[in-house]
Amino acid sequence: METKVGYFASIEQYKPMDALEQSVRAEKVGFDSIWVDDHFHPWYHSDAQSGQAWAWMGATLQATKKVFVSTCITCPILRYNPGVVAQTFATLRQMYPKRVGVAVGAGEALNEVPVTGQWPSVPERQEMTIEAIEVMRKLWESKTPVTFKGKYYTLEKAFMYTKPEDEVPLYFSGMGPKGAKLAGIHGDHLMTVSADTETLKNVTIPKFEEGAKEAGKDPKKMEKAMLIWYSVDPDFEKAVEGNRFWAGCLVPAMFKYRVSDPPEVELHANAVGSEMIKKNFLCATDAEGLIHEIERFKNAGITHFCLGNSSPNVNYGIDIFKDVIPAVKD
Ligand SMILES: C[C@H](OP(=O)(O)OC[C@@H](O)[C@@H](O)[C@@H](O)CN1c2cc(O)ccc2Cc2c1[nH]c(=O)[nH]c2=O)C(=O)N[C@@H](CCC(=O)N[C@@H](CCC(=O)O)C(=O)O)C(=O)O
Ligand SMILES: CCCCCC(=O)CC
Repeated sequence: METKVGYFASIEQYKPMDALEQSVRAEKVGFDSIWVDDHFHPWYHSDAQSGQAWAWMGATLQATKKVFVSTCITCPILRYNPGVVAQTFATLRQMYPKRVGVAVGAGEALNEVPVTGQWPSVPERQEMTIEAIEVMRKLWESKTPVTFKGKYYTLEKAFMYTKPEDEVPLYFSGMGPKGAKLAGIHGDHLMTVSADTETLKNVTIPKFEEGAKEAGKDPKKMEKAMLIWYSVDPDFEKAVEGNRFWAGCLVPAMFKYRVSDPPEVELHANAVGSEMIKKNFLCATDAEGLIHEIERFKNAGITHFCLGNSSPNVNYGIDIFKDVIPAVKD
């Protein structure tokens, strides 16, 4: 499968219009895709943003010419109703044929707790995600009104009038082994996030492939996409610190407990050692360094990179990919 290089334009790290301008620049440099975080609260507090992803996607699809655009990722189970998620992405894909995707996953307390007060266990949220996908696909596929009574969601003679020519490709996020297997069973493609290469090679991707095979799909035809942050600067330590905004994601407690307060996440993020940042994110001083880092993850089985730019000089962090993209494409 060909390697794809995508740009993750964060609207919690940057103002929405700045992220849009980065995306226009990234398309000109040759990135294959644009990915956007779908958040209510951000992963950091100081100087953070939290734009609404779907509103941003509409503007970015219009401002770019041909690049594929998807969320990375949308949680379709609590603050969003899955029927409305299905409608949003069907509308965007009808307006911009072949250019729109959606990635889904079981959510984060940061986004669901502040506006719903709810935070079910991981297994329950995974079960809800699977049922949400069932609802979305019924609405996308059905030629007649749908009535459905599930454990979590109900459809009552619901019909989607605005449909794209073909179905919206659905990336399913799996971070743990069970999540990865569910991604293989229920997703069109895998989405995962910064992990060490051993875990990707020995757990995440095999579990995803196992799930896909069980569901009668050919995993070779399915993308293995991963969100990973990078920071490039001639001063290596400056590059490492550039990734600090996302260090809260490296603290497992952020996923296990009901943490929804960005100042609290920031405290944890600031306590993460620079060695952890170097190990889990891409830190480089030049194009060669980035190529080396991307190759490491290609060898672990990643086929589609969603690269979050945390470089101190953001435009330099985009333009350097003129040299990186041709080198990492097969
Ligand atoms: C927590 C793990 O669950 P999993 O289903 O594998 O992954 C969850 C993630 O997909 C979501 O949190 C996702 O919403 C996060 N996310 C995101 C993910 C991604 O891959 C790329 C980009 C993004 C950006 C983004 C996200 N979310 C948003 O809302 N918005 C965004 O923009 C996990 O570890 N699962 C394990 C099982 C864990 C478990 O059940 N633990 C139990 C205890 C188990 C025991 O005692 O043995 C517990 O914690 O209670 C697994 O194997 O699946
Ligand atoms: C371990 C990181 C999970 C995803 C974090 C996130 O929401 C990034 C936008």
